[in-house]
Amino acid sequence: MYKIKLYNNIAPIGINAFDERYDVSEDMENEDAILVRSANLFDIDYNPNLKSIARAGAGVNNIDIDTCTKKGIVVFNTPGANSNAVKELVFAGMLMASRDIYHGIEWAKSQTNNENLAKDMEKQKKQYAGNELAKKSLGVIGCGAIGIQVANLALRFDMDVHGYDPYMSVDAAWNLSRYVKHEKAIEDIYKKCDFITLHIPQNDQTKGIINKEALDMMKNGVKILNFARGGLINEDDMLEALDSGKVACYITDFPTPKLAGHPHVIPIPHLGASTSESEDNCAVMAAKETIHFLQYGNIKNSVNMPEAIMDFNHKFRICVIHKNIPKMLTKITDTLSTENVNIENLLNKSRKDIAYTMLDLDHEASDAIINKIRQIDGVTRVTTYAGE
Ligand SMILES: NC(=O)C1=CN([C@@H]2O[C@H](COP(=O)(O)OP(=O)(O)OC[C@H]3O[C@@H](n4cnc5c(N)ncnc54)[C@H](O)[C@@H]3O)[C@@H](O)[C@H]2O)C=CC1
Ligand SMILES: O=C(O)CCC(=O)C(=O)O
Repeated sequence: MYKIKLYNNIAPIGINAFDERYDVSEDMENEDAILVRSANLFDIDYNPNLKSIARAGAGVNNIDIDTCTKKGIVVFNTPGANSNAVKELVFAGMLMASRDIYHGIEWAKSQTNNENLAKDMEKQKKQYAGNELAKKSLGVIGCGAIGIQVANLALRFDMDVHGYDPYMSVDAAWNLSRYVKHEKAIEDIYKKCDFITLHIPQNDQTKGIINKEALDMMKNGVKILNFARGGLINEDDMLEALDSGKVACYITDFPTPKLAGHPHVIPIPHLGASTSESEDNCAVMAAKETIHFLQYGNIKNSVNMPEAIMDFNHKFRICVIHKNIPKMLTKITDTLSTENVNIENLLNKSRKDIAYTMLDLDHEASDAIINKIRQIDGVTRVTTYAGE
């Protein structure tokens, strides 16, 4: 029986993907795998049996990736599974930033006892007049699953769209409209755009990227949307820019006590991915990644291990996570050859310092030989799988 521990609400359709071979619960101990959304996993005790963590979502800054990699724990996320939900909310945010719908609604809701509402609102509405999105410039920082969708849709709103992403994959580039202007320097986004929207991960390189230096380069009255992560913004610098009017509006899915109450902040309580469609997509993808890994050792959509997928139609499989250094394959296969085991299929993939080797055998290898592989210098983890 595989044991799955849940953190956060994982959509039932994902949990139902686990069949009778799985025990799934929030109180699980000695779990083989974790399914999580935004819960902070930095302080968990890693039980030695833990093999994978699947983030039902995109951002993995709630998971200690370095520790997982050192321990041979495969971390997955669900690329693109919630991008449509975020894109739609970004446009809600952009519309709220350009038309003062937010304060207009607040006023209208306070008028329940006003018999003259029809007349009064015609006087009041000038307070909430705004601008159209058409012809305004939008800078998209990070053209991945979400950024691409935001950029492409903005063109349909007749916006002048600029994209910045020095690490964009070729696959992603195919999906981005050729009418999006390619900016090679982030400073050009800062200088040229009326709206700037962030769609990058939070990591050591991007933490506090929107700071005083960046804000000073921006147009007066710029509107900034942050549906990526709170830590991308230097809070004090943003507060100063909001007070001075440099930033006319900050729309954030990650409000903090310091910024939430500011009159020019539209705070949203991390609702970007909170649609039933996106929760279902993420849960199903996370569950499938976990199942394919626990049952067959296949790795797809990992953020710390190479992609490695091999059909499993032999008697026995050994998967080895090891350092990406010379002679590892020789040492593993030499060890197996001492028992006269035939390797029917082999896949070796690497990602930075880590490598993953899958070996399909014509018969089961003994515990003694598996333990010998475990003892090879540079081997982090060895997992065995019996053919079905
Ligand atoms: N508000 C919410 O509920 C949600 C928030 N997110 C956040 O949005 C982020 C982006 O999500 P996706 O688009 O799905 O991820 P993604 O991985 O598809 O795209 C991220 C893009 O950012 C680019 N990038 C990385 N560092 C960069 C840098 N320094 N400058 C410019 N570009 C850079 C990458 O090359 C990649 O194309 C996630 O990491 C997560 O933090 C994601 C989903 C839901
Ligand atoms: O699970 C959620 O609601 C949060 C989604 C998110 O922030 C992400 O996918 O990065």
